[in-house]
Amino acid sequence: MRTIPPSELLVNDDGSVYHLHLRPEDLADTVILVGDPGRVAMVAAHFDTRDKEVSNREFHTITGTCKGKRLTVISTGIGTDNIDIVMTELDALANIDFKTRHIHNTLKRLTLLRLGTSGGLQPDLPIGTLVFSRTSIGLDGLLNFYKGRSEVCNHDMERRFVQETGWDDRLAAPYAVDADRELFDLFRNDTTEGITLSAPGFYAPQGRWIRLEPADTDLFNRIISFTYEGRRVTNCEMESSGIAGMAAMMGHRAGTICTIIAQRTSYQSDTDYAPYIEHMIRLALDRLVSL
Ligand SMILES: O=P(O)(O)O[C@H]1O[C@H](CO)[C@@H](O)[C@H]1O
Ligand SMILES: O=c1cc[nH]c(=O)[nH]1
Repeated sequence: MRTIPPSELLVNDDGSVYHLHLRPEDLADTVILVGDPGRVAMVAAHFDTRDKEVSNREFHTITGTCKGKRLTVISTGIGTDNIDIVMTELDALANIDFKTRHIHNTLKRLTLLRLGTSGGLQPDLPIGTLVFSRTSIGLDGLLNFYKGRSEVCNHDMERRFVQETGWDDRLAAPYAVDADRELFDLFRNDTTEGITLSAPGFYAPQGRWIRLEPADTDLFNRIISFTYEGRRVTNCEMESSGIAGMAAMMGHRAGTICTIIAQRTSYQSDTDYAPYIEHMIRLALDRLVSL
């Protein structure tokens, strides 16, 4: 049996995992992931009890109960580099014995739902729309570092995306991965289903031009025109592909719902979006407590 060395899985002196500062008993089986540390309190405001609250760097966590269901809400910060850390450490908390450093014989399956913000890429998706990322296309390359990547990705969709967008081979190879089907079904009547791009940046990687011009100013027009089996690219954010992909490889169920807060085709945005987020949180909690 493989013993995972201390240099690979770092455990703090208090028995907590390196970045998240959580011990195995601090984690619920159902986890809400948010990018913004400030959003953790918005979710936890709906909890009836709280048994753990901890912060380290951008990772702020509260575990408690909501209508009798034990839940954890955690902030990931921005980007799939953080998702690599959060997903690996959440899985370690669930599935590794920190004393023996062995993987448990019976693996736990976590339920992971990201509640985020995103930019809308189609004119009929106004600010405030809730999009469920039925498929995410990662432009960040994270999954390509993992051996299990091929088993969880849609290669046909990846090939078509690369071909039809004229993808520059100096960029990371895009990976296409589905959210968990059961979670998609749980939210399909209350959200717009989408293909979501996860970009490795907010500006040029999402086609924005402030002072530095993107290398290919037409790329996002070609992305917006891309369709796969009648489905189109709906929105752009920075984490859903890593969450869906790592969860699929690890045997967890995961999905992402994002509120659109910037409309890229009409050039509008709303930075005062808390009421939309509150609506998304209430919807998510209502469905998750019934699981
Ligand atoms: O609002 P969050 O959940 O952070 O999500 C989106 O907002 C951030 C960029 O502003 C990125 O993390 C992006 O994915
Ligand atoms: O356009 C947007 C809005 C929020 N988050 C993103 O990543 N992109």
